[in-house]
Amino acid sequence: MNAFIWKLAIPIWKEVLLSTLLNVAITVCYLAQAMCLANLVIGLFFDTQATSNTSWAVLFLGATFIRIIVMALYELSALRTGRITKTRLHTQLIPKALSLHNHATGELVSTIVPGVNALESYYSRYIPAVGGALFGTALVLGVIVSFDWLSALILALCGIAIPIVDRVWLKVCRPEASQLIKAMGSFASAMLDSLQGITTLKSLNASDQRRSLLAEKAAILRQQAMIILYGTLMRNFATSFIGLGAMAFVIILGCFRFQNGEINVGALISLLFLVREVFRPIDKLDKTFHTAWAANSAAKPIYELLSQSDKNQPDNTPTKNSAGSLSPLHHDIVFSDVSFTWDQTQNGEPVLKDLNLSIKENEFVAIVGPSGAGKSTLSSLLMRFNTPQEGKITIGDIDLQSLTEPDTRALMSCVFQDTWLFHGSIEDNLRIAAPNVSLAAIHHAAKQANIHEFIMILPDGYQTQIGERGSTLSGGQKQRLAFARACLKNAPIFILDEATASLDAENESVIQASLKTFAGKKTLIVIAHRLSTIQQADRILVLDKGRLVESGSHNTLISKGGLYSSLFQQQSQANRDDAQLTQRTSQYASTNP
Ligand SMILES: Nc1ncnc2c1ncn2[C@@H]1O[C@H](COP(=O)(O)OP(=O)(O)OP(=O)(O)O)[C@@H](O)[C@H]1O
Repeated sequence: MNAFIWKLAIPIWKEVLLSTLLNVAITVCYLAQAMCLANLVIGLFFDTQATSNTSWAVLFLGATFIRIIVMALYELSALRTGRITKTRLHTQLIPKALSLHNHATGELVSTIVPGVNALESYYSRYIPAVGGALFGTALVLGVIVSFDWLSALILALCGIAIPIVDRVWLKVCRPEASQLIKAMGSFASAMLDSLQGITTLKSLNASDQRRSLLAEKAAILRQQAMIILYGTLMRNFATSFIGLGAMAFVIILGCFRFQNGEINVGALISLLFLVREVFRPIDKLDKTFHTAWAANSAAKPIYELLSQSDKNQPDNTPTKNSAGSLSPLHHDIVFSDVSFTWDQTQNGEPVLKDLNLSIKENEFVAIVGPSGAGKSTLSSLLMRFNTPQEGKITIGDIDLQSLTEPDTRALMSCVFQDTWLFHGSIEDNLRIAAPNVSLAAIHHAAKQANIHEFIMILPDGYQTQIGERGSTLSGGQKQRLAFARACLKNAPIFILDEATASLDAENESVIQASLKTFAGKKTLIVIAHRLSTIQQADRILVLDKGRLVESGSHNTLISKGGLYSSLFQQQSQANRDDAQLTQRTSQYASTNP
């Protein structure tokens, strides 16, 4: 058992202990039944006192009745232990998983779902079975010792041999089981990735290529599964051989010893009835054994998942005021000497380097720069999806590390280029941002995003189901819904990261007009490639290779003739080329009808 399994068991020790005691009690009932039957048979054949036989028969029935009740109580207790375990683990794991941004979804799902199930069975079934096997078997052996020490000794040795076989099996198979879980995760992740990207695969004619990759991963999974299956079969064979062999041997030996007068008929009959009870708890342990290795194998990735998110995420303990929640008095944003490196990328090169910048409350700031300059990384640090390794970010003079993640995000409304819409109605998707707002507020936000009229002509209006990931909507419609959702959140800081990239000119100008209504009321941070869209910003911050290289209004930066100016010239030239091309195409179309 590894340390992580113990650590997780601490809060549920009472439930596990109760299940274990009830499991031992079941063995005690079986033992009582066997002893009553043995005495009844001895009485029937060798004792003439009918009253004593009736007493054994009544005791047998009583033990049976109690066993039925204890078994039901054990089931209830095991189910309760399992439910509590599952709830606790899900409560810890799901928020952690939701806070991760660099993990393959399939891998997360395949770590959490079977991992939690394995741990649930471990605490609710395996540990009680271990207790039952240790104490229950010892009890039965203790009774057998009282009339036949030799049989008890042989049975004890064989009983000990079974867990030894299990240990050996675990030692051999545990690394293989970890490989199996890894192979499952890798296959599930590739499968989910392929299903989610099926349109892209088809459009690139890359389905065959992907199929080969999936087949390769499935083959590795099959190979790992077969290794485990083979190992498990060998183990089952060895344990059955020891258990059944020991019972047969002790009974045959007992018969011969009775024949030779070494034991009496009472001992032989008792042995016949009790020998099975030695192995019953061990059999039960055997049946739950697979959960032991599954839990042992699952504990490591779950532990890594928990500790990885702890490592990447900031300490969530805020310094709270007397009201219990920390809230900045103003919303000036300051980056001081911020450096950030993404794991395993850029060969350890920081994406942001000693970045210093400040954004005043209610200022409209645009962040521009060449691709890969670190613009989106900057917004991800502000949103606390990631934490800078050096330097600090403050809002209203409060270090973001002192705020809880929900408190930080309550300050911001964000629209990203990639919009995620959930399966459900349009209204459901909008209400995610603000569950309790009125319908009028929802309509107002949709109007700000220029999507209200489109929604109203749909047959079910705001109740229209939009399919998985908004599959029934166009890219621009999804983007406008995302904008409406962000408006609805009504946070003091509004971040748009390439949010208007998939909008046509008309929709973009409506969104620009909406943004203008925020002027002086909200802090606006707009990350954009299309420089024509951010010219009205109060200030443009130009990033290059993770550093702030220029800052100023559009006109100031153009007259400066630096990086912004050359980016702007390049885009203006590209726009002119596009316009000429469009003009020539329409001329050609009109002369060649
Ligand atoms: N989640 C991530 N994991 C690892 N590396 C990342 C991640 N996101 C970005 N990077 C890397 O960080 C660098 C900066 O990326 P970022 O997205 O911040 O740039 P950007 O200026 O927004 O670029 P673009 O204008 O093309 O969107 C890039 O080299 C990119 O490869």
